Amino acid sequence: MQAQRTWGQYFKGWLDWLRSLFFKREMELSLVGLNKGGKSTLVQVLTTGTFTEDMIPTVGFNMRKLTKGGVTIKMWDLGGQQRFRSLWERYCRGVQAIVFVVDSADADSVPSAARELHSLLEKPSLKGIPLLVLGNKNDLPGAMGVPQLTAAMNLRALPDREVAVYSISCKNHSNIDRTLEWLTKHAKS
Ligand SMILES: Nc1nc2c(ncn2[C@@H]2O[C@H](COP(=O)(O)OP(=O)(O)OP(=O)(O)O)[C@@H](O)[C@H]2O)c(=O)[nH]1
Ligand SMILES: [Mg+2]
Repeated sequence: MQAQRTWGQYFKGWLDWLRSLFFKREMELSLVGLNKGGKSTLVQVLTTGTFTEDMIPTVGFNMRKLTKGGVTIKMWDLGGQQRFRSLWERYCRGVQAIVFVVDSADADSVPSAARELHSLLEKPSLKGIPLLVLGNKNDLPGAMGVPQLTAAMNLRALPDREVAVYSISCKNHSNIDRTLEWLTKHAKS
């Protein structure tokens, strides 16, 4: 059983490598969500593999690129403070995925996160863009799981678009691989 899995992984790695030689793909995504949710931390974990407690709040936006398995991901990391939220729509237009990061351990902030998400996705310019909601900080006590977050953010009421929800921790690197896998699947072919 163990050996089978190892060979399977080996074969998949080889296929990914072959694919990356012949098919260079790219994608653009935007990270949105309330301030302190962990958007910039996620970008840092994805690009450098390191977690830091003392992150500086994003002013406006930052752009970072990441190449993984032949896919180049251009990430727009937007500021979540109130004064920057009016920028979100502009930076979400034309992307292959919108990633909405929520602090799943801060139940008080979830209703306001849900309001911001729904008001953003109502914009006709963002129609149909796939959405990945990440309930971050699942290392903290009392963090909401996927079913709780789905209900609290009314995610079933988002018609005509693909919606995925993962519970993650940037701190413990929990479900970061799964997140990256979801993202690369949404690259332009
Ligand atoms: N416990 C825990 N803390 C986290 C996690 N991810 C991020 N943080 C902390 O949350 C705080 C805010 O993180 P940021 O990445 O700056 O949040 P942001 O969403 O980019 O905030 P803005 O740029 O202001 O919109 C930092 O102190 C991080 O260390 C996590 O998975 N677990
Ligand atoms: Mg930030």
